[in-house]
Amino acid sequence: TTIMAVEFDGGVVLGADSRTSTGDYVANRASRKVSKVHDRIFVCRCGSAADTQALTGFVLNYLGQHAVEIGKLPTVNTAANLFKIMAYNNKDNLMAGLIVAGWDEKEGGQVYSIPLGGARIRVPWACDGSGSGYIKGFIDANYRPGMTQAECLEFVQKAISFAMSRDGSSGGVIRTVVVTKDKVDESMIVGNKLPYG
Ligand SMILES: C#CCCCC(=O)N[C@@H](Cc1ccccc1)C(=O)N[C@@H](CC(C)C)B(O)O
Repeated sequence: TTIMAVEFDGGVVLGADSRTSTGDYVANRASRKVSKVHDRIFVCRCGSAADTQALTGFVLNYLGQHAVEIGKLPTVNTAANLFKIMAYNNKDNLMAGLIVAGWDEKEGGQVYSIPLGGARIRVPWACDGSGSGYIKGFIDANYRPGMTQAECLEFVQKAISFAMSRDGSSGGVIRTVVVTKDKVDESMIVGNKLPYG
């Protein structure tokens, strides 16, 4: 897997490849690794498909209840904290790398990284998964603070495309989600049709 998310002024871009593998066999070439946990909050998943699906289900249901109780949109911080609590408290029994990202009235666009051990850290961008190692240099060379929504989308698609070319556990299509106050835009592009390597 290759997953990534970037914050911009007013929202976030989340992205992922679509390969689920079991050794050398591709169990699913069209997986959905960017999952919705609330209207404007999403999570990128890597590691065990089962573990990350279970964690996502818990947070989806908890946030649904929480939203009713508080009568407004939950914050991205709350969603990230819920994932962290479960990932950290069960760290010996899980293999789950998560990137929680979205928009809320309080802080606008936010990205939180929750790597394997269950730590939680707010970052301007994050990447994770087996393919992420191949693109850290590309990201360091190309990331700039203050990029526009369109620049962030192209940046994420290009980075994931390069990882898909090099990492055998990444492939399929590039799925992205752009989240702002006013909209959630999902996209899908075929990974090997880009002119990037
Ligand atoms: C089908 C089936 C059985 C396992 C599927 C399964 O979890 N594959 C894992 C790799 C893995 C992990 C831990 C144990 C075994 C196999 C996988 O493809 N993870 C991708 C992300 C998830 C969310 C789809 B990515 O990190 O590569």
